[in-house]
Amino acid sequence: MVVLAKPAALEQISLVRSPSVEDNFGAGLPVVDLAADGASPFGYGSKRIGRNGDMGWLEYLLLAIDGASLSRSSPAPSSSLRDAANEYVGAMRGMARTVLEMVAEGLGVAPRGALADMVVGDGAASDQILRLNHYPPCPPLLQNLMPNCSPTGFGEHTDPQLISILHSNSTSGLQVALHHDADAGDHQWVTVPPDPASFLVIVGDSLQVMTNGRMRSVRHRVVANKLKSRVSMIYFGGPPLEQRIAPLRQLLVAGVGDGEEEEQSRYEEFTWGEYKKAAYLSRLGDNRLAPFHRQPPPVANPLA
Ligand SMILES: O=C(O)CCC(=O)C(=O)O
Ligand SMILES: [Fe+2]
Repeated sequence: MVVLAKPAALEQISLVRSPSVEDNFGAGLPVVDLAADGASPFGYGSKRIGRNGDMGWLEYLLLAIDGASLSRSSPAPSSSLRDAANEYVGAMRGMARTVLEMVAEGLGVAPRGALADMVVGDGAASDQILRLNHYPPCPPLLQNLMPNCSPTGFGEHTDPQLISILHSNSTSGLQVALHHDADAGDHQWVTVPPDPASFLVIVGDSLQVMTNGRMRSVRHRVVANKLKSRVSMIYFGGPPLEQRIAPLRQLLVAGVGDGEEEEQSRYEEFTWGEYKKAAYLSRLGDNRLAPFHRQPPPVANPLA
């Protein structure tokens, strides 16, 4: 996870300047019917996260992006929010390109656009989402009185895409797990200081695989604030559904001399579409990459 200072140009963007999107929640939007099989996940949702019983103390708008702007079929509460979201999406696409190009460059992968083009390439039918979350305060006194008012704003999880870019108001709540060992379950949670002057870049599961584990997707969660509302906006950058998710070839062969073995992939191959489908069927906190981890090769028996 990396924190980026807000580039001056972004200060003019209306959603960034006044993230008081609370007013827009709920009004006039179709409510996501998570119970219906095959129903669109886009629209307004409250408390239920995903289809498999996860609950959080929040309401949200999940908006589909098609190319460089909100998908025409994606509901938006008002035309002004649609315009503001489109402006925001344009800025996030630019930031996603910059960050993914820097990642490729830092790893010695050419061309620089190898990762960025999957998400924001011209004409790429990539899978992008904009999510606006609103966490009302949850005072301890109410915790047992109001249904679902609980310290869990958004349960722990990793983001499945390549990259997520998060912006929030000045209310704390986001925490990340340090030294995460999914199997041991021994997380040490650290609060991310809220800073409306920054963007937070979160590495997703797909980027972990594409870098063969050099970058790790970070487990994170939101704890509801006792006194203040938290508003966050997250741009999720995923590749086209048919994109093969596997370590970049150049990383596996980098530095391998004649006769030397190249680095092995740590993961079974899958497409983004397959991973997304598996993610929809899982619980929020599941280690979704676990089924795709390759077993380490058996150690040769010296006595054989
Ligand atoms: O609202 C936040 O601060 C984080 C939410 C989150 O992790 C997500 O929507 O994937
Ligand atoms: Fe997340």
